Amino acid sequence: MTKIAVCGAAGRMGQRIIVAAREAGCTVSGALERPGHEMVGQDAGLIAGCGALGVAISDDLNAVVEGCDVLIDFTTPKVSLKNLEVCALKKKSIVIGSTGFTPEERALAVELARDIPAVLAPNMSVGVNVCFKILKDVAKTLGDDFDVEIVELHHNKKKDAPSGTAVRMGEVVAEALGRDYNKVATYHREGICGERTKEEIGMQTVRGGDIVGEHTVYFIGMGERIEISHRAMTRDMFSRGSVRAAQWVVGKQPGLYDMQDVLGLK
Ligand SMILES: NC(=O)C1=CN([C@@H]2O[C@H](COP(=O)(O)OP(=O)(O)OC[C@H]3O[C@@H](n4cnc5c(N)ncnc54)[C@H](O)[C@@H]3O)[C@@H](O)[C@H]2O)C=CC1
Ligand SMILES: O=C(O)C1=N[C@H](C(=O)O)C[C@H](O)C1
Repeated sequence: MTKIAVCGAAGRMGQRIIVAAREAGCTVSGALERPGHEMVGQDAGLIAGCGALGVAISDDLNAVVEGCDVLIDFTTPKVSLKNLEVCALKKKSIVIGSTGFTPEERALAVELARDIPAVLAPNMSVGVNVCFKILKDVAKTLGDDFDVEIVELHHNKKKDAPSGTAVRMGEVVAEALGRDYNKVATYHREGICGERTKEEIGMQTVRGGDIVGEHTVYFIGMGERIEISHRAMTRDMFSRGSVRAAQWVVGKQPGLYDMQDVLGLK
C-alpha cells in the first residue's frame, strides 16, 4: 500500500485528497499544514470528513516526509519548491498540484527533481488532460487563420491568475502554432488599445462565488467559431488524479513528469 502524506491538508484540495487516498486503498501516513494553522494537532481524517485516521495534522515537514513514500502537495509554488527540496534530500517522491509558478520557479523545480521522481501538473483531471491533447491538433489544423482567446472562471478564493490550466492551454496552442507563449499572451485590454494582432493569445480571467473551475479556448475565424470547454463540477477528479499520480510515480526514474505521462497521453 502506497504511504501518502498530504501537504496543505486542511485546504480545499488537501481535504479531498485525504478522502481520495483512503478510497484508493492507500495509507495516509502524514498530513501537513503551515506552522500556526489552527488545525495543527487535529485528526486529518476528521477535518477531511472521512472519520478519524489517527493521523494528527503536523507542521513538522521533515518528520512527515520521512514517514511517507510520496508527498502530495497542493499549496503555493514557494511551499512546493521547499517540499521538493526536502523530498530530494530524503529520496522520496512528490506530486505537486500548486499553480502560479513563474518560468524561473519551474526551471528550479526541474533542477530539484533531478534525483527523485516528481509529478508537477496544473490540472490532474483526465478531462482537462485530454483537452490539452485535442487543443494541439485543433491549433495545428486551423493554423494562423483563427484568433485564439482563452477564458477561465474560478471561485473567489483563488489566489493566482490566470489559472495554471489556462496558462498550459495557452502554451500548448502557442507551441502548436510556432509562437512563444510568453511573447504572445495578452492579459489586459483597456482603452484605445488598438486592433488585435494575429499572433496574440488573449487570456481572460473571471473570479466569483464557488465556481470550481471552467476553461474555454475559442478559435475564432471569419463566420465561424470553435469552442473547446471543460467544466469541473467538483474537486474530486483533481484529488483522484493526484492519488493516481502518487501511485504511478513511486519507483519511476528520477525526473519531472506531468499528468500526460501519468495518463499515457504523450
Ligand atoms: N493541479 C490541480 O489539479 C489543481 C490545482 N490546484 C491548486 O492547488 C493549490 C491549492 O488550492 P486550494 O486547496 O484551493 O487552496 P487552499 O488555500 O484551500 O489550501 C492550501 C493549503 O495550504 C496550506 N499551506 C500554506 N502554506 C503551507 C506550508 N508551509 N506547509 C503546509 N501547508 C501550507 C494552507 O494553510 C491551506 O490550508 C492552488 O495553487 C490551486 O491553484 C487546485 C485544484 C486543482
Ligand atoms: O485553484 C483552483 O481551484 C484550481 N486551480 C487549478 C488551476 O489553476 O488551473 C486547476 C483547477 O482549475 C482548480
